[in-house]
Amino acid sequence: MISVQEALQTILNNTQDFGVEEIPFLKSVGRVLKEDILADRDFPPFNRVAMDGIAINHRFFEQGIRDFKVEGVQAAGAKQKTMSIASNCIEVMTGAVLPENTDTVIRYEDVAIENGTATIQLDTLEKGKNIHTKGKDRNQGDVLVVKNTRITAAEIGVIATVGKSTVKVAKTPRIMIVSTGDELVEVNEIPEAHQIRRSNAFTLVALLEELKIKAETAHITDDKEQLKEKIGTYLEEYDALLFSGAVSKGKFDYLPEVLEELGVEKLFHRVAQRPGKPFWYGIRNEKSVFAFPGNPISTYVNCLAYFYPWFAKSSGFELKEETVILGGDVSFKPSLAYFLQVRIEVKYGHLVAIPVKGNGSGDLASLVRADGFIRLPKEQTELKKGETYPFIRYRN
Ligand SMILES: Nc1nc2c(c(=O)[nH]1)N[C@H]1C(S)=C(S)[C@@H](COP(=O)(O)OP(=O)(O)OC[C@H]3O[C@@H](n4cnc5c(N)ncnc54)[C@H](O)[C@@H]3O)O[C@H]1N2
Ligand code: MOO
Ligand SMILES: [Mg+2]
Repeated sequence: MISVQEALQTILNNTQDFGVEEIPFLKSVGRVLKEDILADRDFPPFNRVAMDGIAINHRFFEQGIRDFKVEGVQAAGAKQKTMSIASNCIEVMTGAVLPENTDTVIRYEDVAIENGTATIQLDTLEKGKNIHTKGKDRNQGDVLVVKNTRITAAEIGVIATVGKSTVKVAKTPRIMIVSTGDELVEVNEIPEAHQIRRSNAFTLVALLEELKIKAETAHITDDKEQLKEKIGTYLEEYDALLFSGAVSKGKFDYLPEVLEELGVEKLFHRVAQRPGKPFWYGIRNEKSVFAFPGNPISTYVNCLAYFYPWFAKSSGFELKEETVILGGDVSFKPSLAYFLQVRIEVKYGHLVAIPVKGNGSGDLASLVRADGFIRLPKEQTELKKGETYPFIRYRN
């Protein structure tokens, strides 16, 4: 049986490039930037007044002068003024251009203004104080955001300020999510005693939504002909397919044979892990087919542990791997890697993973009590409180 690392490597060797599209910048949150964002001008673009107050010529202060006649007002949004008499001052507002002929700003708090004269109430004053000088942050042409960054609110501000109303981003793949099984009914249906609702399909839709992928979903019953016919069409119409169920050893677990009959090359079936051992993965015409085991937590963790990295590499961004401190001893005997559900607590500034007790991979409701999974290595059976392990987060 293939290891978690080998399975992941196989999947990462089969990433796809979905191309680039140009979209309105405000629609780009969560998407992967496919161009460098350059400064269209210096940051700030002019000597920017950083405090409300007065602007003077520092040399007069140096000469011991404290009273300055107010010559005018420089507001933010007004063209740069020139102070005509060098020993005067101009009232200046935060965000305004520093008036020509001035070099230092004094806050209103340090000035008394009476009868048109400002008296500076400071003993010392640094030249250039309270001025955010032109180009101090970045210069025109500097790269502000590098290609392949996943866009957050921080990037949106930068994109907006350089005047890019549209941006190039990685296209998202067309994905079909298929649930399988005769026991499954729709969300708006009342299941009979032997039935359940097809929740995994929607968990997957939501997990992909987090990646800004708008996936479609369908359901196929445990009927080999139906499976073959519908999946045959999906293989033509979509970039990748995600399945939940029908990959284990049951009489109606037709998926592996159906996929192979349709010409999907099996790259592995079964991974040395729990949950999610019967995971099947294959490709046809470079298109990936992820067939996740049907137990809800198996589907869930496999999507996070394999589909997410596949999508990240396909789109060109890196998923950051976190590590957390195990908050309690764990014993796990089988020779399998173990994705342990944990809740995160912050203790003394460290992320501590508290194991969440559940009833195995069928215990769908236990997912809401956890924040993610820690990946425990196959070789170890006794895991000790205080050790650190990689963490796959699904809740912030
Ligand atoms: N003899 C063996 N039996 C099983 C093994 C094994 O190694 N030998 N592996 C077990 C493990 S581990 C898992 S995981 C499951 C995987 O089963 P399948 O992928 O074949 O999935 P199904 O049989 O279709 O369903 C399993 C379980 O999951 C529920 N399910 C399926 N789809 C959905 C959905 N969309 N929403 C909610 N729940 C779903 C289904 O009702 C079943 O309860 O096999 C074990 N058996
Ligand atoms: O390993 Mo299965 O994926 O536990 O239910
Ligand atoms: Mg089965």
